[in-house]
Order: sequence, then C-alpha cells, then structure tokens
Amino acid sequence: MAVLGPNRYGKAETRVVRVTRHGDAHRIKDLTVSTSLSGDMAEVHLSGDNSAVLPTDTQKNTVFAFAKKHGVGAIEDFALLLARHFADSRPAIHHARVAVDEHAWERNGAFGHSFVRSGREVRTCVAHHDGTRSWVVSGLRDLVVLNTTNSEFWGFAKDEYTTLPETRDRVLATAVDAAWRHAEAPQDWDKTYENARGALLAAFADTYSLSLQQTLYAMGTRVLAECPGVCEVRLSLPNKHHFLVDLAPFGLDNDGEVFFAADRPYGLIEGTVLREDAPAAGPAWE
Ligand SMILES: O=c1[nH]c(=O)c2[nH]c(=O)[nH]c2[nH]1
Repeated sequence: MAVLGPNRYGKAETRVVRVTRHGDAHRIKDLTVSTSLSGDMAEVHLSGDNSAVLPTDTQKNTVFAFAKKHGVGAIEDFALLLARHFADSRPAIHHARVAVDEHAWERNGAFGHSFVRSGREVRTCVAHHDGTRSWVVSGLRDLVVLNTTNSEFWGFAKDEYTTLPETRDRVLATAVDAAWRHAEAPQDWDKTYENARGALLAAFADTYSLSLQQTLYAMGTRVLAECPGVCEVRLSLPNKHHFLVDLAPFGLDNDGEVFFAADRPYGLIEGTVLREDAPAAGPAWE
C-alpha cells in the first residue's frame, strides 16, 4: 500500500532580465528565479483533479509581471514578494519557496547602455513563506580565491594507502559556496551581502591556515561577527589542488613557482558555523 509523501511543484530557473532606464543611464538586473509551491495537493497526485494547481506557467508569468510592476531591488526583497504572493494566492497553497540567483554585470566603459558580464560570483537567496512567517537564506557561489602562501597541511592520519607528503607551504585555493541564514530581516539586504562577502574574503586572506577546515571555520565565524542578524553560515569549499610540478628532469628547480592546477578529483570541505543561541531553522534550508 503506497501513500503520498512530501511534494512540491513549481517553475525552475525562469531567466528574467529587468532593465531600468533613467535617461541614458540604464541599469540591469539579471536573475534566475525558481518557484516551488506546496500545500493541499493530494488530489492532483491521487485522482488527477487539478483544481488546486496554480500552473507552473502562471508562476513563470508572475515572475515577469512582478519584475515589471515592482521592479527588482535586492533579490531577497523580490523573492519575499513572490513567496508571499504565492502563499496567499489560493487556499490550497500553504507554502511557497522562491530561490533567486543574480548574475552580475558591469558597465562597459562610459556607455550608459552597454554592459559586460562580470567575473564576480553568483549572488543567491532562498525565501520561504507559509502565510504567516518568512525565512530567508542569502548566499553566493563561485567566489574563487587563492592564497600563494600561509597554508600548511601536515600531522594528518596515515595508513597503508597514504602517499600525500606533509607540506609547510602550499597554494590554497577554493571556489566559495556559502549561504547564511537570517534570524531577522536586515534593514538593507545589499549592505548585509557586501558585509558577509567582505568577511569571507578577509578571513580567507588573513587566516594562517593549517587546513581548509580551519579556514572554513574562520570564514563562518567572521560572517557571524560582521553580520549581527545572521545566525548560521553553511560553507562548501572545494579544495582546488595546486600540485608543484617536478621540473628536475629539465634541470630546473621549482621553489613554489610552477603548479599544475588540477580540476578533479578535489577535496570537498563542508561545514556549518552557527551562533549558540541560533533559533530553529524551520524550513529555511529546504
Ligand atoms: O586542507 C586540507 N584538508 C584535508 O582534509 C585534506 N586532505 C588532503 O588530501 N588535503 C587536504 N587539505
């Protein structure tokens, strides 16, 4: 005998670009928006009665219409606006999850209308609304950083399969994937984002690292110190290995100058840093 378990549905990865025109100086917001609704959806699965289903096509249209009607400021505000709209739209819909990624563009020279896609990280957020309460997680991914020194890795456990040499000086590189949960909504989402990003970068640069795990903890701790409304930080850090190339066959020494940047396999270091008194996460990470 089968029973229906948890379920949700929505439109994934609607690509929307909102242009704002102030005379010749234009602004663009380039987003990928994913909506996901849940609630009283048993009948659609069990008997094919679609009366409770707000089509995913309608969800996509709402994203475009809201971009026009309300404009797009901080992605967290846009995500909350949509989540509240969907959760309040129909009695059968009890919960909305809206995820927004922002792709950064910079001005191309002095032209007000020309842009170049920025090499910056992708800014992310996920907002949930259940008709009464909201939860927001902000974050970023693909923030690629590298230290040419101040990183060691030694003293690790060894068994018959261990070949890794201990090192007192290595390149440390990673592509930061970070998300931080807000205990309360800040006044200014953009400012909090820049503070968190700055904290991650500063801690990566100024931590003398004995492992990427230690660096991860320092980065999470720094975000909590710099962003008072943030109660939990989750980090996923691929260890982008840089192997010293053996140049001896060519009669050359290699004093930390030439590296092979391997792309896979990579170590993957993941962890959470949270305030001791962090409130319960509820559905924030779902
Ligand atoms: O910072 C590191 N942590 C590890 O757990 C690990 N494992 C490994 O092979 N290299 C590294 N580096």
